[in-house]
Amino acid sequence: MSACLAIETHGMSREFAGVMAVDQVDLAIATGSIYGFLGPNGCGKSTSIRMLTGLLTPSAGEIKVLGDNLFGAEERIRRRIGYMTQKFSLYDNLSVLENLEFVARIYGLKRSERRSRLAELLSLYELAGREKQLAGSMSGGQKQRLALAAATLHRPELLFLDEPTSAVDPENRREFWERLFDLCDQGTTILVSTHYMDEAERCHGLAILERGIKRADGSPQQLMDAMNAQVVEVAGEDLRSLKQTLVKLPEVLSAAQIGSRLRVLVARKIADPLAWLKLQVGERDLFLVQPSLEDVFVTCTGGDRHVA
Ligand SMILES: Nc1ncnc2c1ncn2[C@@H]1O[C@H](COP(=O)(O)OP(=O)(O)OP(=O)(O)O)[C@@H](O)[C@H]1O
Repeated sequence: MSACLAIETHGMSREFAGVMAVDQVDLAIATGSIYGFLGPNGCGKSTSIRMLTGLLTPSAGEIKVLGDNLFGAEERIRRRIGYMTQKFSLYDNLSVLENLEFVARIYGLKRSERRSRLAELLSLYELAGREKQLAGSMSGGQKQRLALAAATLHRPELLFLDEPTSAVDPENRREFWERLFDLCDQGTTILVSTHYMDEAERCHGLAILERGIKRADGSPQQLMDAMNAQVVEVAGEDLRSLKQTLVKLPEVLSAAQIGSRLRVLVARKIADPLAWLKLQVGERDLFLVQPSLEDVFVTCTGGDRHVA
């Protein structure tokens, strides 16, 4: 196992009552990177994160975190990792400062160190002036910043974030990602789960998960380059009925209307997708376009059923 890897798993699996929530997942996540788990609800993102944080025992497989075998070293490793859960897990009826004080005590920060670290975090996460505000009365974005401050209070080397932006607006999401890149620049490895394509595109590497199985793994660019389809957009009349015709063809992996165009994924084996599609679409206009991560997602999962 390599020293450059923050996380390494072989055959990581977890079964619940006969259902494989996570099925034979191999991971090799580089130290200092932002790595994403991309997939729909129920694909096994949270279960994987809970196993990687030592909170859930796998049914099978090996897990190494920060260079150590996780089993038997959970307590030691837990001091070196941070975990921001999917739901706000701080106390609504405690103030901002009380919540952070509480977490600082759990991590055993000494009084003087605690004071300076909390002041630093309050300033960094724009919570200064809100020390006495009850956490339960804050907006989604403020709660998210407080949760991130709490998860990073002990300066973890590895940070797990389970769908951290599902409750915030696009502007707060952008700001949140700026903070993640700041942490990454300081050397923190980050594993983030999401079902948003634009978030996945920001990751250095990502795994696409479907029903517990890792369908693809690589940088967004590598995944797009390796895609087994070419993307053609069609503009013209009656795209709804054209779509119904095209999806019946085995060479068409997916067709989905995006605004006034039909986005068609044509199998890689077709050498000239424009010429081939021209024969199917009559007088309509065709444009060969760059693939997106959503196209990758559709081609390597049953995702066409969701976006069509
Ligand atoms: N404690 C549990 N007992 C039984 N089944 C579970 C348990 N935890 C998760 N599962 C099942 O395992 C599968 C994966 O769930 P998981 O929460 O890991 O998915 P997810 O990708 O994180 O989705 P979400 O974003 O909805 O949490 C689902 O079918 C879920 O119902």
